[in-house]
Amino acid sequence: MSDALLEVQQVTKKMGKRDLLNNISFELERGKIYGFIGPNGAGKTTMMRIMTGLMQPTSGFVRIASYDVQTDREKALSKVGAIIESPVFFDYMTGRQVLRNLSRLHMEIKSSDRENHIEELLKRVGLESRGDDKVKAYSLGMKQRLGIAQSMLGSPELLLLDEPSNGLDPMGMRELRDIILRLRDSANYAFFISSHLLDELQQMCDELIVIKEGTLVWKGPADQLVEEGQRLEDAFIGLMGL
Ligand SMILES: Nc1ncnc2c1ncn2[C@@H]1O[C@H](COP(=O)(O)OP(=O)(O)OP(=O)(O)O)[C@@H](O)[C@H]1O
Repeated sequence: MSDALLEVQQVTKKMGKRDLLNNISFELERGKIYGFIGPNGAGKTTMMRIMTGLMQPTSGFVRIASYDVQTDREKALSKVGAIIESPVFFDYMTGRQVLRNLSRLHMEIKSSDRENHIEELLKRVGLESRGDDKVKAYSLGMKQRLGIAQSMLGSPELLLLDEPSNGLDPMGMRELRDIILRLRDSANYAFFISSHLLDELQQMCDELIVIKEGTLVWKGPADQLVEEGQRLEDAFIGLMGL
């Protein structure tokens, strides 16, 4: 049996006559940051929806910590936090209240541990001094970081982030990147990040998974795809055959 944290095996998704995903397989390990890239419409969001049980594959399977996402959904998903669409918050609440409310959906968090857990999450995303401010006073970068804290409720081991840096200014991007790198190094989290911001991904990814028109075209260590001194953007465009 594989000891991968997440295993995608021969996943195909058909919609009518179209193959949105075609026989995709890859594995994710703990403590690594994976960049998931591909042109618009390549199937990235579809793949992430299947990985989080929001959509069923036509064939193939996804296992998380060896639990099948379709048949052992609850156990499988307890290991994963995800932001697939931008996080939506009630912005009249404080960051702490948002996390407190959402934490009640996590049966595995004991009520006696709840406040400590929330405090720890606020610290991990650098919001400890702003936890009692209303979300409407947050910058976009702070909202994104609150989204990361939300996805870490219940202590998952893998975070799936769809376009987390979109719309952030350079400062916000750097803050988010530093938090992701710190979480990988200090807590052995794995990250699976879909983004078109290739310069940003290049600065944090250990591994890359590239798809095009629903087909896997490359997977492996980032430094095997991108030569020393090369930009990921150029390697990517080369892979696309452009
Ligand atoms: N529910 C659906 N029904 C039919 N086609 C769909 C559905 N969802 C997605 N598609 C199609 O599947 C393809 C892959 O879409 P997907 O959103 O997964 O791509 P993506 O790689 O995330 O794109 P982007 O980078 O633009 O976000 C697209 O051609 C899209 O039009």
